[in-house]
Amino acid sequence: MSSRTGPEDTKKPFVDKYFECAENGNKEELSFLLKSTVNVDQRNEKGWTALMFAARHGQTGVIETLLEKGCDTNIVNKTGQTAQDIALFWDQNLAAKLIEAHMKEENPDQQLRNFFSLNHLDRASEKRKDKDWLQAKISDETSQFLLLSELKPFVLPIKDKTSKWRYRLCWLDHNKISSHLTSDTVILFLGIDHSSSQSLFAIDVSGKEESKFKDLQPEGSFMVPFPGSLQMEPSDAGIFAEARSMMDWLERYKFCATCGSSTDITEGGHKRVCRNQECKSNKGIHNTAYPRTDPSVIMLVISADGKRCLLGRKKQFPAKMWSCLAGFMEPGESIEDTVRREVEEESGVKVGRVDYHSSQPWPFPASLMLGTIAYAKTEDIKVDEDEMEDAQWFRRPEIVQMLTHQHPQGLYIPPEQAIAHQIIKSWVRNTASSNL
Ligand SMILES: NC(=O)C1=CN([C@@H]2O[C@H](COP(=O)(O)OP(=O)(O)OC[C@H]3O[C@@H](n4cnc5c(N)ncnc54)[C@H](O)[C@@H]3O)[C@@H](O)[C@H]2O)C=CC1
Ligand SMILES: [Mg+2]
Ligand SMILES: [Mg+2]
Ligand SMILES: [Mg+2]
Ligand SMILES: [Zn+2]
Repeated sequence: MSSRTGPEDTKKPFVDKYFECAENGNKEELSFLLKSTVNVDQRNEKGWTALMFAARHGQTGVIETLLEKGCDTNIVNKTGQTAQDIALFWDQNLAAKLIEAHMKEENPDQQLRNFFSLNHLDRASEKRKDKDWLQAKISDETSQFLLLSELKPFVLPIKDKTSKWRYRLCWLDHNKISSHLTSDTVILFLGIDHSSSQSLFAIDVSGKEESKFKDLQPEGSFMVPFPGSLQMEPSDAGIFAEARSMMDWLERYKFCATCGSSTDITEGGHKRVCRNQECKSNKGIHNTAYPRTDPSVIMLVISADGKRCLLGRKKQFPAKMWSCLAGFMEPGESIEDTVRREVEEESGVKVGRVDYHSSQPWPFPASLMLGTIAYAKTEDIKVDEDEMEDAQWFRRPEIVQMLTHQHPQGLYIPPEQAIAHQIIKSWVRNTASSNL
């Protein structure tokens, strides 16, 4: 009955057509479908995207169009292959080269760039000590300001229905915000955007009526950062991470950790100085005057036979979500030893070799996640019931189901914005041809 037809059903013929166009090289119709109905990274039941179909059939024109539309070249299908893997497998060398060139252009260092780690600003730390320069930039008409109220960033909605992101940061110029600046407003210098030659700042407007700021930008709103920031345009996520972690520190460390006196903000918000001239923190360099970061490890533990990986559920996780084990580093501890200690504490499994994967700032409030792959020496699991609800070994095919939201019991792993997802995806990719 037509009344039972949901939006997904009505979309299906368009999606089928979209994949057909990718396969046959029908660029015009594909572009039309992208404008009107389908999402560029739409997948079929096998996890294939249009880019994969185009790669399989060497449709270079379509590949160019999809790349221009911002398709994600990192997506893996249910057998763990990317579009580039598919192109190489089917000897579509021109297609593979095109995709590779695009990936290099997007990321010249060929390094995995996790969500919250994409920050293109030049932090220009040498300018922070130059009070005159900072003052001139604060009143410069080209400078741009991000408002934060109780650590919530002022954002604009993304209206493009085909975008998978929902928010972007709302930047306001000096004229708009000058009436909100008082002598005690916390102003943080974020850095310089060399593409526009603008200096970027964040200002704290906590305690002011949030609705007042609608006058500055009627479509703007203060976004609750978690999970909202995971839906933020990725190129804004790193700037948000810097702004939120820094504002959080500025707000929490008003008093000197050494003597308890009040502190003053200096260096564009990147240092707090104790007002007590006699304080030890004013003699020599003291880390209490500088912003804090809490390093944490996060690890995918692989079984000794290489066929399974260890995932856990913290008590606070949403039902059915499983993730990598993680834990805070302790002072004087190496990354490798933190991984070994946390895995043993949380699961009872003993770990040998530890390889670094990638890192991710996690601005809640100021963690730095150090992602690793760890190799188990033992198998028996004994869960730390204080922290964890459960920990289990999973075979690769089940992990692929969890990665692609096809698990029969609905189990899943964190979304692509989380480093846990990227580490798990790397393992799936790197074992794609090993028949596990
Ligand atoms: N467990 C996971 O799957 C994931 C964890 N994370 C993040 O990893 C970080 C560490 O993971 P957890 O498993 O929570 O650590 P954890 O395994 O070390 O246990 C958390 C406990 O460590 C203690 N702790 C020690 N240093 C701390 C500090 N600087 N800040 C807060 N608590 C501290 C507290 O008692 C806290 O309850 C957190 O920021 C978390 O948000 C991020 C993604 C996934
Ligand atoms: Mg933990
Ligand atoms: Mg722990
Ligand atoms: Mg711990
Ligand atoms: Zn002090």
